[in-house]
Amino acid sequence: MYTLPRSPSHAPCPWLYKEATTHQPAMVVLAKGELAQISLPAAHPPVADVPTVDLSAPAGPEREAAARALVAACEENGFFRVTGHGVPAELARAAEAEAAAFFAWPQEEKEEAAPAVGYGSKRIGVSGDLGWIEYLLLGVTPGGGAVPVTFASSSTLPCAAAAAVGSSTSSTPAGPLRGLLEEYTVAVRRMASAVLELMAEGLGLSGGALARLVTREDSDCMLRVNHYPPRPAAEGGGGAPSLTGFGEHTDPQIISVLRSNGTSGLEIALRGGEWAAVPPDVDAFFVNVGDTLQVLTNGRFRSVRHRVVVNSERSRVSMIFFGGPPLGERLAPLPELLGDGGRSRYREFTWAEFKNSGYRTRLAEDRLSPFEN
Ligand SMILES: O=C(O)CCC(=O)C(=O)O
Ligand SMILES: [Fe+2]
Repeated sequence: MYTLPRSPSHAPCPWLYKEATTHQPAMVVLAKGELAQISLPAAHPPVADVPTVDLSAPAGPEREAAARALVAACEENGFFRVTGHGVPAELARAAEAEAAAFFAWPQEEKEEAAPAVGYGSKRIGVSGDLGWIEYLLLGVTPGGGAVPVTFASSSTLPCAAAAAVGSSTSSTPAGPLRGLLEEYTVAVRRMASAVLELMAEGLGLSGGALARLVTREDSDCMLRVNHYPPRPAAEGGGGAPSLTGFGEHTDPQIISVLRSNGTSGLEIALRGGEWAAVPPDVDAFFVNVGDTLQVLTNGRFRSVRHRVVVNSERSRVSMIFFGGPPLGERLAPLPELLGDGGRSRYREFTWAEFKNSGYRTRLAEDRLSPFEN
């Protein structure tokens, strides 16, 4: 266990044990053409009506109702809010504050630290997707630790790189941020497992196989911390444009568990394709159904398309845990969920195969279609 720093903003800089000496505004450096590429027409999507699932509902009718609400939410939009989650608020806040302190480093120092911390900015994946974003990307090791995922070894979408899983943490100096993110990851992984247990109950699946997919020693999980700086002022006055923070996509894993500070920006695509804004909630977590869960449920659950639009004068910091299965895990619709006709909509594949297949795709592409029967 790691102790929380008394004052995160005055703790030594994470990993590298040095204090940032100069203070520049945190920024994402984009060329003019790149800025034009990520500009979005002003839009004000309606606010999403996000269902809430109380993970602490007591066994009996209340828990059964929570399981039903969870399944209904996964079928409808593939997205819900979790309360009663058991992750200590002070741990989440301290991890977030420590990450924000790192993002406030001068740009050159962050670039220098990039290989040690899994830092990247503006480029998401290897296929040219850009965003008004900087991030830390950490693979979760079998021992529960977190190791940086370098850009070159990460896949197009946030998947833990194979190289990160099981690799040693000894080459990267430890520090307060690293320790806090590890502790946070342990707590959120536990919650992801509890969500999957409740889901299995709602689906009438026996045993803990679904939850075990993300809790095994060799499960391919990861943590991503995203920072979206405030949108830049418009040149020459006038209204500032909205920018793409994280372009539209679905998450490839089983589930993603997201927490963010109080800044808006996350949008989900509803069943009919229209975008809806997710109101921020610092006390709750949001769960996305990922592509793999859509496959396991034979398309009954919907892998939710989502994006982040930057149109605020405030920074957004979000921390997302991605629960993925072991690399060699064979994935196919669960026999219990094949439905009346018994027809499987997807052919069997391994998680490693799926990741490799998605590696060079653009963020917005449908990565499941090559696996449809
Ligand atoms: O930063 C966010 O709020 C969401 C980002 C996201 O969808 C992702 O990292 O997969
Ligand atoms: Fe995502």
